[in-house]
Amino acid sequence: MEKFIVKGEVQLCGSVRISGAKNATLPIMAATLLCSGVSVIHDVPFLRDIQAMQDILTLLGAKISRQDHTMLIDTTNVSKAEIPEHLMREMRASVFLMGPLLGRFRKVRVSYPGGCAIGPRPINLHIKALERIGAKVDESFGFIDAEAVELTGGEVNFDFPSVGATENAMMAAVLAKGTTIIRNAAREPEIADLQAFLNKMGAKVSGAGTDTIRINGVNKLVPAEHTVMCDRIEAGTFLIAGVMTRGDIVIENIVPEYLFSVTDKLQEIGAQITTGNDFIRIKAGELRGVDIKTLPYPGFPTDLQAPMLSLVTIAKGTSIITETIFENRFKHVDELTRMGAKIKVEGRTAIIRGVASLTGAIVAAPDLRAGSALVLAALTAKGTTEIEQVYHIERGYENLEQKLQSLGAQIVRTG
Ligand SMILES: CC(=O)N[C@H]1[C@@H](OP(=O)(O)OP(=O)(O)OC[C@H]2O[C@@H](n3ccc(=O)[nH]c3=O)[C@H](O)[C@@H]2O)O[C@H](CO)[C@@H](O)[C@@H]1O
Ligand SMILES: C=C(OP(=O)(O)O)C(=O)O
Repeated sequence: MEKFIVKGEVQLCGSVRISGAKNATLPIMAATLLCSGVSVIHDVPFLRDIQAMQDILTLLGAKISRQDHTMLIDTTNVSKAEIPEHLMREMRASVFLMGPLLGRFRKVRVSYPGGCAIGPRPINLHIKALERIGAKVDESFGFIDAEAVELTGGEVNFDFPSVGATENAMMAAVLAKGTTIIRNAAREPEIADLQAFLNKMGAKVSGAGTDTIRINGVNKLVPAEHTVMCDRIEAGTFLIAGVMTRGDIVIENIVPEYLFSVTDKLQEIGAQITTGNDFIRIKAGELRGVDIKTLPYPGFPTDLQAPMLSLVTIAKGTSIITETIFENRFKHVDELTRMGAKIKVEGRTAIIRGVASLTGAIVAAPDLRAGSALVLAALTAKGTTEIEQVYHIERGYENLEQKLQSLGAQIVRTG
């Protein structure tokens, strides 16, 4: 099995281009199913999750080709609306296919999605949304069947602003008759990117980025061309790496506004930050502990909780990190403890007592972001760290080791 070998005590310097966002590309790929024809998507990252979505669309009958980071998806021959269990299990985003398949074929059969094992990940809000726009949903024997003679606009009020359920509801509603209003919608930038793509297809969606989204159903959609937004989670990971190694790095191809909650905390920790239209430069010296609570956007993102926790293990004083989005997202703690970190977990809160330095060890990436947190810890640790199970990291970081190498990291892949 492949692993990373990382020699620590480096200082990252230089600039790195941020890739297109996994979490924007996946729903946009799903949305191409809403019509027949060839959609063109630019800046699609090379990631395991993207490949998994590509495999599902291909099985449904789509023809997909790639020219570097541009993906062409021809949905002309898509005729199936049923996804086998083994492909559903590959990732969480497989659930996004329910909305568009229901929209186009008025019926869909799936099983429960997989994704990072970060606590229970129910899909009740997705189902509620589909029901509110007229679908009859049946859950039995591990399958979910949704169908509708006609989809009709409706009121969807979420108890929690779920990212995936908001996206699914938008995709199901664009071809429904009448108007759908989604209240307490998630406000993540990826939702605005999906809205932009849907509108290029001829949909009438407004309000994405706020907590109320309005969708006026249309009869027909057409294929579209779109460049996906930058990956704010990859960007945040590099910023944290820059601070953690007391380096001086510039991340390019980024909208600084998407990262306010992160750069704000990094400044509190002791980083100096300069921003331009599409770049952020970060430098750091002495690091101080901070308290962080993960929240839906525009709050601090849960996907950067693990890298940030890694950072505060070497910040002076005590830090408290509270994870409010997922129930079991502290799997990196045991591995960081092997590297000398001092962390106590009480329920959804981690209390971290900063140490002067971490030490290299053999560790394993328990999931995607916990994996990147270990890579960051390894960059600063004394000695060499071996990180096993790197396939988790490949789900969400394009060419991580090459990008880090270009900033001066000593990281190689073996096995
Ligand atoms: C592919 C993708 O875009 N993944 C992102 C998406 O995941 P995902 O869309 O799965 O995340 P959600 O926003 O739906 O989940 C947030 C919370 O809502 C709960 N919930 C969700 C749906 C539901 O039907 N019922 C329910 O109770 C979840 O268990 C969780 O506690 O947003 C998360 C929160 O920013 C990110 O960590 C993931 O990287
Ligand atoms: C949790 C994540 O992804 P997913 O929702 O696809 O499991 C993530 O990107 O950190």
